[in-house]
Amino acid sequence: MSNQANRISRRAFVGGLSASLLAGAAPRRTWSKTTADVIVIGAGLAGLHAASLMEKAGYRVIVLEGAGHVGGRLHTLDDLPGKPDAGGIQIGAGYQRFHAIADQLGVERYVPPPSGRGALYHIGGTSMTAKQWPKAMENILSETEKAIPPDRLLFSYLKNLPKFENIADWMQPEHQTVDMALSQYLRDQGASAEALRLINANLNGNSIDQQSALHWARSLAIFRMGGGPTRYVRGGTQRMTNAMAASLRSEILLNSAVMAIQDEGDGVEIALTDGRKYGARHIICTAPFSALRSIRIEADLPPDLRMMIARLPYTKASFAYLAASAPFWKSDGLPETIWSDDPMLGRMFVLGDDPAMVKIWLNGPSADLVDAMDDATAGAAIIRKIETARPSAKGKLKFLRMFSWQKNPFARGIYHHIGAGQGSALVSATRHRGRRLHFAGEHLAQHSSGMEGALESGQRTAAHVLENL
Ligand SMILES: Cc1cc2nc3c(=O)[nH]c(=O)nc-3n(C[C@H](O)[C@H](O)[C@H](O)COP(=O)(O)OP(=O)(O)OC[C@H]3O[C@@H](n4cnc5c(N)ncnc54)[C@H](O)[C@@H]3O)c2cc1C
Ligand SMILES: NC(=O)Cc1c[nH]c2ccccc12
Repeated sequence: MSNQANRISRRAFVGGLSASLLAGAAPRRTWSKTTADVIVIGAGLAGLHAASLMEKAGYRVIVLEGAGHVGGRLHTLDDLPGKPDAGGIQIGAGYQRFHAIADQLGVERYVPPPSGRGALYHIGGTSMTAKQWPKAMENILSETEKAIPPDRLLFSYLKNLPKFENIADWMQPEHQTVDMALSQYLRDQGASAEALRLINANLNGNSIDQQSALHWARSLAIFRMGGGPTRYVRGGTQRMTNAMAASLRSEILLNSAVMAIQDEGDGVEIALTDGRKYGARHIICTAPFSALRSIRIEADLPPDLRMMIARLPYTKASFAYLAASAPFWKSDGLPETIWSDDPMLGRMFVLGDDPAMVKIWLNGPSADLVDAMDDATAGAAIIRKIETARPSAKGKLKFLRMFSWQKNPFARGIYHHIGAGQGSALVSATRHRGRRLHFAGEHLAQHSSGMEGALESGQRTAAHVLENL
């Protein structure tokens, strides 16, 4: 079959010069089976970075990407007003790799204007400010908790978690003592049933019963060591992966979904869903484990790694994008953001005043709820909820679209978290060094998380492959 339509390469960016000429290699065939030194599965941050490091070392690399575009979980919605990001956006001040690559490729970043502090709370069907919350009828927290705003409850109960000196300390055996269900940890710290309910309502995870307290010890260490303002990429975060892809000499084959990986000892064969087959001496697979679950892997993998591929949890998140005919959040004197225990409201973030846009962010079971509805019905229901929570929104909102990460077969969630009792298995998965088949991606980072974690892991795996080529 012809790869022409699906192929992007440096050719597209240098106007007419073929990739093979630039690479000094023989003209490319239309393969049914080919060999490369390394095949990278996934054209997200981890895969593009690994590919770049290996081609710079002189190896022949092919990148196979299941989607019709590069970027993976960096995904800018170019069709919506203001081009909001549906994926990663906040670039930490300490993201050394991200900033270095962006500098090199001329990808501009900026510090976004500060968003207003606090939130309008909409609890049990009633809206209130942080000031009103302690005495509100709907506040049935325990006496010691009553003064704590709903979105601060979790943090108020994490103060006794171990404070890591280094971010990678989450991997130390002694810290696995907090590798227990977050709900259990919070109960042990004295959280009331109502506090647990509110914490669960907008958890950055799927459920306090399934997420590990160790995950939060790790996250807090990352927050503490943030050191400076976060930045955004000008024009949307996907400009970063577009620039990384454009700078590669290697071919990136889009619409190339991997279905099976077979380790043959002296090389690895890959079968795509459309019947194409590829072979290479080494494979670096950067598909998130949530998506890797649907790929058949015939290889000798250690049990901990197998277990993580099967069970590492990914946070579910669904978004609704809404346009506003006027920035109503400026007219009522209330905090911009809404934080609600209503599963159809979750959190409302203002994306910008001009164009005036808001985003509803629903996690876990709330994401499941809207995913099961048709988009227009969900959109209309969400607008009614916002109008109830905030009368100044009445008649001003227009539903644009939903976006569900777990419906995307190449993502199946937004990012991993440590599941209760999974700490040591994840540690061993991050340390795994394959002979021919290698893994990378944000889920296998040790020192960083998110985008920087993806680059860290891509770099570490590329270095390992280079040692073995
Ligand atoms: C909503 C959201 C908000 C986020 N916010 C932030 C943030 O503010 N800051 C931050 O640092 N991080 C954030 N992140 C996380 C960050 O975006 C990711 O950690 C990072 O982009 C992951 O990169 P990756 O290369 O590991 O994986 P991916 O980007 O997922 O790349 C993997 C690639 O593999 C491809 N693939 C999957 N299966 C197959 C298959 N079978 N065949 C072929 N290809 C396949 C996918 O299509 C994808 O392109 C956020 C993520 C999301 C979704
Ligand atoms: N909580 C988020 O989705 C944003 C975010 C900021 N930094 C991150 C690092 C990793 C994953 C997500 C994030």
